[in-house]
Amino acid sequence: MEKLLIEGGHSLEGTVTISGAKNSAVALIPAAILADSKVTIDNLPDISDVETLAFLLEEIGGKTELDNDTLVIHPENMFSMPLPNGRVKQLRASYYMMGAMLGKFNKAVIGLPGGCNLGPRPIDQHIKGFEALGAKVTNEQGALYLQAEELRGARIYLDVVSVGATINIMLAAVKAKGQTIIENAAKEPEIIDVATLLTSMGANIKGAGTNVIRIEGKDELHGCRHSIIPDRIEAGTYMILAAAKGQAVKVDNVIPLHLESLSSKLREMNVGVGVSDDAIYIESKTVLSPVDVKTLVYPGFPTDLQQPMTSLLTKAEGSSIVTDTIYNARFKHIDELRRMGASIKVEGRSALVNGGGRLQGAKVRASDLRAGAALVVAGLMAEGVTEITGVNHIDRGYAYLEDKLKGLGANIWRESLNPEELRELKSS
Ligand SMILES: CC(=O)N[C@H]1[C@@H](OP(=O)(O)OP(=O)(O)OC[C@H]2O[C@@H](n3ccc(=O)[nH]c3=O)[C@H](O)[C@@H]2O)O[C@H](CO)[C@@H](O)[C@@H]1O
Ligand SMILES: C=C(OP(=O)(O)O)C(=O)O
Repeated sequence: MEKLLIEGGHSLEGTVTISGAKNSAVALIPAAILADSKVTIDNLPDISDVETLAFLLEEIGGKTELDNDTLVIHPENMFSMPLPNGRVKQLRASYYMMGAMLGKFNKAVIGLPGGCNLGPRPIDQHIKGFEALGAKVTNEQGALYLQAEELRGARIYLDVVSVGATINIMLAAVKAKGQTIIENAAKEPEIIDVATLLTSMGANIKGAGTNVIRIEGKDELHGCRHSIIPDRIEAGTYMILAAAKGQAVKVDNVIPLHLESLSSKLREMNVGVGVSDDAIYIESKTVLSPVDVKTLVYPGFPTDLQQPMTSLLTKAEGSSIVTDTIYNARFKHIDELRRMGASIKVEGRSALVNGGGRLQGAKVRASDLRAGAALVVAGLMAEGVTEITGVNHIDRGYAYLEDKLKGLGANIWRESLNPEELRELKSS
């Protein structure tokens, strides 16, 4: 196991190139199961979630070839093998194996997913969708058993706007008989990306990116080639890092429209934000203004940027309120930020950040992916060295983190944990 070390205080300058979107990649890889011939996915991020999913496809008889940022998937010999536990627990998106395997084989046995621990993350809306399509779903010893004689299109109203349920129902429905309508669907850009891949495979999907998605089932889906959209959360994290410590930073290979909620918040804070077709330019200012932030479904402020944004707000001159309406317990980073000297109080779904103080380097632990990103932001701002454990969480979502940050002038490196640190981590 490793830890990340960051010597704070260095200014960031230059260009950082954003990788393909994690939350697209992790749905596109299972989606390839539905094809009857080779699927090639380009612009894949080099993150552990991608490796885990490629491993799961191999478990069910697929062949995968990963070459730099391109993954070739051969689904011809796949079969419906139970995937009870193990790797499926290492990530959230293993739940997409349910929709994809159900859609292809009419049956699947998959352990309940893992992913960031952000409080309860039920999948009742996924199950509601699978059942509406005709599947029988039972939960036995932590694994879901899904089985259908035949999947039939249905009208499904999501009680909660859910990215995962929207995509999972799309995956199960593209080969079902007849029409499926998903109402109150999520509208995140990654949903459009998945619909684009499925459409290239021959699926008939209308309305992805709006709150009503219509799918006409097709008997066969064929192979295709697809390039993943840029990761708006990785891009947003670098925008926040640049606002914290940047002089002039170009965040390259992005879709600026996907980042409007963050860009406008940063402008409110007095950060300079410029935009071109596929890049965002950040120019930080010495004095940042406090702002209130409320996370919402897309196109609102993304919950996945709430934690790094909270770190940035410790630098603003005054009080900011950060409210997470998607995950009300997504505040595990706050205790760690306090260790670094931040003054933050959590009340219910909100964190009150009293900004303006200086952060100090400390030994801290990333409890989840974006908590890790928040600690990297804080470490770059702090005086002295910050040591971050729980790096496995960060590796789920940030490709070439150290290289990208070093390229901007940060002093960041990795070390193995010593035996005492390993013991401490295991007992905590
Ligand atoms: C792999 C992936 O794409 N992960 C993203 C996805 O997670 P994920 O797909 O898990 O998130 P959802 O959009 O489903 O969750 C949104 C809210 O709905 C609730 N809910 C969800 C499903 C359900 O069946 N029942 C239910 O009550 C959740 O607890 C949460 O409060 O969207 C989240 C919200 O943008 C992001 O933080 C995650 O990065
Ligand atoms: C919560 C996240 O990921 P996951 O849903 O994969 O746990 C995230 O990307 O911030």
